[in-house]
Amino acid sequence: MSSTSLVSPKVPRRVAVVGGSRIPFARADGPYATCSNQDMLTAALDGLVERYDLQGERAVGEFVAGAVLKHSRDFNLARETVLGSRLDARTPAYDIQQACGTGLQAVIAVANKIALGQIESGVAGGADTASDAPLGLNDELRRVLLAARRAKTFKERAREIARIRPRHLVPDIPRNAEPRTGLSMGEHAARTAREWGITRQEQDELAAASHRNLATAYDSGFLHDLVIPFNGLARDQNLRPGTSVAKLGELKPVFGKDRPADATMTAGNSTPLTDGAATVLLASEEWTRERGLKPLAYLSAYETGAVDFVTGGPAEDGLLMAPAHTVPRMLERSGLEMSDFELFEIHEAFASQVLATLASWEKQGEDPVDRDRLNVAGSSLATGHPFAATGARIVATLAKLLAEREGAKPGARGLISICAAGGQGVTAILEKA
Ligand SMILES: CC(=O)SCCNC(=O)CCNC(=O)[C@H](O)C(C)(C)COP(=O)(O)OP(=O)(O)OC[C@H]1O[C@@H](n2cnc3c(N)ncnc32)[C@H](O)[C@@H]1OP(=O)(O)O
Repeated sequence: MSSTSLVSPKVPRRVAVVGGSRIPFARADGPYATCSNQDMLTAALDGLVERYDLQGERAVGEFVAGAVLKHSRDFNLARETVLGSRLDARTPAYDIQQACGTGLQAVIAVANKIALGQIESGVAGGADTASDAPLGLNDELRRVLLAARRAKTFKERAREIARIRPRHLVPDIPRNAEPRTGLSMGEHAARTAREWGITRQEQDELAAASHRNLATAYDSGFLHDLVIPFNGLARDQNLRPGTSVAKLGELKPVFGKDRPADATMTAGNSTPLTDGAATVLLASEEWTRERGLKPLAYLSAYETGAVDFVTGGPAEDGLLMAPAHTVPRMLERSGLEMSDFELFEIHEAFASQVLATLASWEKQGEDPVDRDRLNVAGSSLATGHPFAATGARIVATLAKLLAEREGAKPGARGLISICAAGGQGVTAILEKA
């Protein structure tokens, strides 16, 4: 029987990022088309168990994870994943969901408990599959079936069932769209791109850099202990080492086509629909010392925020622009400026959203972000973006980048900025151990 201590330290403890494990990300309807969220998350988690020897009684205090697109069988995906993994079956686990911020929010949930002395170590993660999407029953059919279930007599039940019509067989397919506006993420981003005057050239340059940096990260061996082969893939399937601004420039716009003259967003400068999973191990310093492990970085601040993209707010604060305000607030609270950071990790939902966020920070008086320090091992445009997995991928990548960065002293900082559906942002700061 496991228990959680209620005795908290007077001062929050430092939370170490020990390492990460993820599977290569696959394009939707590709090699992971028949894999469930649980299959992928279990593989990523087992990679961590193997690498950090996490078998045995309560080696890990808690596992927190989530998925944006979940089947009803995954009502507690994290716990089911623990039970199917090599982690001790007595490890408690629960799900959280904050759209594309899920993975980082899972990290924050684990970190808070470690900081307060409630657990010594924990794993955070996330998985998403765009291929194995949970198809729902048509709403009208669901109402008929529920009424039939409530019926007291056979006659009543037969009457309800007789109301079923062929149109009821059309399934409810999850859409990559905002419930409040009905617009896709891409259409929202296209509006923001126009507000900020983001050009096609800038977007394609950012996308090309993401592929170039990810290719280098694989070729140099940087990712060898972060990415474990799965289902025939050893590298992210979306990676195109040979892509270039010229090739990207040939692609046709896919979003914002209502105004063809300034439609700038293509399949190349947008993230693809992706399947994948990622996990990251967090712990107290005492725990890492006892196990002979070396922290890569410490998690020193985190913040969440949201914009009102539905009823108010300036037009330039579009759906994916919450980090434009969340990051400055986190910096102010931490007494830091952009120039205090060695590296920057901005989730690339769309190249245009990254560029609009950078422009907004500058407009608010922040120093420009040095592009040579941005997403230096590639980001979502190249890796792909299985929604809930992205936060854990970024935390593990940035921690390792800081740990191995030549010339960076202990305490060198990395900034994480993730935009999420629903007009939300989740951000964090890591410091080299
Ligand atoms: C908070 C958030 O994160 S919000 C973000 C959430 N995520 C999303 O909204 C996902 C958005 N993405 C999508 O909806 C889809 O991936 C789309 C609409 C952008 C593209 O879908 P598709 O048209 O199926 O893309 P597809 O992979 O077929 O690419 C189209 C073409 O571009 C080409 N292409 C794509 N990327 C590149 C590249 N980097 N370099 C060169 N060519 C490329 C493909 O080869 C393909 O060419 P072809 O038609 O000759 O085969």
